[in-house]
Amino acid sequence: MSSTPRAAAALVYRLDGVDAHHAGGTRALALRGITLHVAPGEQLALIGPSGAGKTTLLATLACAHRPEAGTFEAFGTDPWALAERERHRLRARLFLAPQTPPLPPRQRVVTAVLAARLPQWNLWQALVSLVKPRDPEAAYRALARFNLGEKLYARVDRLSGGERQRCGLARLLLSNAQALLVDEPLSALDPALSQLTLTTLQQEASARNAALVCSLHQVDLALAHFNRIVALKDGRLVFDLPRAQVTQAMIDALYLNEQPPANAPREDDLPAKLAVGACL
Ligand SMILES: Nc1ncnc2c1ncn2[C@@H]1O[C@H](COP(=O)(O)OP(=O)(O)OP(=O)(O)O)[C@@H](O)[C@H]1O
Repeated sequence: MSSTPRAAAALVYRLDGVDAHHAGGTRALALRGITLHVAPGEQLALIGPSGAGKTTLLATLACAHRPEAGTFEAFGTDPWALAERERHRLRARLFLAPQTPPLPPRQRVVTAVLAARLPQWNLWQALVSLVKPRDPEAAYRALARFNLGEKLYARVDRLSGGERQRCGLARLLLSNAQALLVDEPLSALDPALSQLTLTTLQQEASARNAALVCSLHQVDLALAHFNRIVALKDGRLVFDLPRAQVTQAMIDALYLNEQPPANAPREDDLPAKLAVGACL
């Protein structure tokens, strides 16, 4: 049940039978036989239980590590056949927004967001921007789209988890990337911000005709926002279908065995000391 084959030259990604390890480098494969074709402007949600391989797939798409087997092409090229310098150039066309963005804690938000422009600047411009941000208005506009404009000059280590996450996504808006790879962008957000965040990401991807691949634990939001749903489990692609063809039975099967067992203690059965998180 793989995606419909599309003309190779037009694809942002072509994966055929890709095996890959997790970036952490264990010997076990985290992805097995993944076939996935993504065209410019396509928006797809990656769903699947914890440990399914969603993060590994996003890292593979970001060319963060080399697949073990299969065919992998980004923008019609095998990145791993390129010289390091060319691969670096190719990576500037991709943007990976990890679940926890690696933002320097003592930096101001404006500087952290503008860092997305580094690939577009020469060394001198980059150094000057560290002292005097080059285009704070652009950083403000990007933050404002995630309802975070007032944090422009806050320090990164004073942001809440959800604010840090949106700060990382504001960087994405300042990149020139044609492939937007977003890992669980809603994990620290309330429902209203979750809607705003998904809508903003999708509007941005549409505006630049970029591919958007977004992993989500919120299946209801994935189905509400995305036309194409790609499901992973145990490192394998379970289905890759238009939303209209995804049934509740498929979702239930995907998350089968992910529910607590029927005989698991109920919360009100637990001793009080466990309920307050005390160590035994
Ligand atoms: N740091 C790590 N080093 C080695 N293996 C890891 C590491 N983190 C996760 N793995 C393993 O790699 C496999 C895929 O994990 P991955 O993080 O890609 O899944 P995921 O679907 O993104 O999970 P989650 O929804 O919990 O974030 C799992 O078997 C997991 O145990």
